[in-house]
Amino acid sequence: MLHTHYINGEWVAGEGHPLASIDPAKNVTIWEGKSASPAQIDTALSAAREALTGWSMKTVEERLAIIKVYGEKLADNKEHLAKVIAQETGKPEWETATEVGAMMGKIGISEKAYFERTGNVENPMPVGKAFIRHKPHGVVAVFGPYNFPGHLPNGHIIPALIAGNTVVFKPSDLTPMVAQEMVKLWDAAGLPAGVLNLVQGEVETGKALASHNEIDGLFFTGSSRTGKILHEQFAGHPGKILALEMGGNNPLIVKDVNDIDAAVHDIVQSAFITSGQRCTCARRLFLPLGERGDAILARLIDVTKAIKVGDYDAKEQPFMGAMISSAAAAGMVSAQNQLEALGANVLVRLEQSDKSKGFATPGIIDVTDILKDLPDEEHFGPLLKVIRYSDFDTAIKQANNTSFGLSAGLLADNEDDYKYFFARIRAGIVNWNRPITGASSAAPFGGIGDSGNHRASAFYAADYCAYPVSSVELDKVTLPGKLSPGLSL
Ligand SMILES: NC(=O)c1ccc[n+]([C@@H]2O[C@H](COP(=O)([O-])OP(=O)(O)OC[C@H]3O[C@@H](n4cnc5c(N)ncnc54)[C@H](O)[C@@H]3O)[C@@H](O)[C@H]2O)c1
Ligand SMILES: O=CCC[C@H](NC(=O)CCC(=O)O)C(=O)O
Repeated sequence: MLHTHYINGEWVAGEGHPLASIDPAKNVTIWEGKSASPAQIDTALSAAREALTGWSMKTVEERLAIIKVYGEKLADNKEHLAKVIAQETGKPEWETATEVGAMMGKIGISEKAYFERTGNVENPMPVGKAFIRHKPHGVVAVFGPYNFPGHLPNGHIIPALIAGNTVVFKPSDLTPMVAQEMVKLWDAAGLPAGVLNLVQGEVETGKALASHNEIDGLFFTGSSRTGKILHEQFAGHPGKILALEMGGNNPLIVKDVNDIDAAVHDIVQSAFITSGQRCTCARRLFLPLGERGDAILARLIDVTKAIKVGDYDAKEQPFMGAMISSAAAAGMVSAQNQLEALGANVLVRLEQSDKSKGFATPGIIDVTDILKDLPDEEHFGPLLKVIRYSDFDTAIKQANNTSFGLSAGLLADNEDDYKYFFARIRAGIVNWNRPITGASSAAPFGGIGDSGNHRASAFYAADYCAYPVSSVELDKVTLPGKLSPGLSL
């Protein structure tokens, strides 16, 4: 029996239904296990509750000492972990190496964020002193997505543990192996039993955890659809913290640029990195009508057609690997078909040549003529929608015409254009002459509208991992020098 759950410091076999993980580039099963039973979810939460006092009562320096050992284990095992991420997601190894790098970098950044955003403050008062301190929420659940199966859950787990919470982690059911390898490193780092627990499973495991009385909070990265379900589940529980990092329908506007190749580079990095499976990827590209816009589009089409798509472990590394599954690639083909049926014009066709695998070539589709009917959906893959515009105001208005608000960008050589754009665009990440993917962990990361619930992650994750406590304190009970009117003592 495969021991794929980590509960109270022990690796145990699941007691639920069978699960499997498929390498989407090679179409082979690479991991098998069973989901957690409801009783196992209860045990994991009890273990986290039991471990809470010991963990939260440690000093932050003591907690950080153990977390830094985990960082050393990550460094010692970085090649292995990068290979496992590549195998399970299809992402090329050059890219998964950067994911593991981000996981290591998260520790120092989260330490800094903890002290800067939630540290202790002492202020003198006329009598006594005023303090601001922070406490952990308690037992928190972390739900991760498949696209960054190491980096993004790690981005919740590390700040949660620094702040003194204990955690039950439920990874995406598409990436159970990465989660298992990551938790092995925590185990090897000597994290006390129960402080971090891993339960594997699909939607029903997520639902059982999210609705459990024992959780004090939930930190989620995933789709807006799931995030909204979780938000509904949390209705009536104002005392529980819910941090939602969700999807986007992100616009990138090109205005007057001199260097066409540089613009095309930033468009490609924004739209097609990770086979379009980043929450920040550009989904809608706004290009000016006229000769300049035509020239940019022609170059973009040529460069896109030449993008190398291939195996994650190919000696000559591709820019794009497989998508997470053959079903995800097929989903992108059908999204393209639906847009075409509405009247959109395919400029570069996204294709899945082998239906048993997750490879999808990058596609570009002109949706200018169907703008009124264009669905406001996140198509989570390598399909870029092009909209031709006549004036900047209209482009900005259309860019804002979405319920999401994660990332947005402007490519333009004139700074005044950027100032104009920045003042009007609605998104949590707004870039100028840079790709809209590749956000820094040293900055807040989150969106507005359907992209989040105002609990930004990355550097600001510290904020949702602890609550502030204000105190006024005096070292002995003391009669004030001046009593309130009408009072005699
Ligand atoms: N804003 C961000 O930081 C960010 C980062 C990465 C990915 N994303 C978004 O994540 C999505 C891709 O990831 P995904 O497909 O794994 O997301 P998903 O919403 O399908 O799944 C995320 C997690 O929630 C669980 N889950 C699914 N349905 C559930 C339910 N009804 N109740 C409880 N749990 C449930 C899943 O098992 C998984 O662990 C995209 O929309 C992308 O934009 C957002
Ligand atoms: O897919 C969504 C994440 C994309 C990624 N963002 C980050 O890594 C944010 C930084 C952090 O969480 O530490 C990107 O912008 O490419």
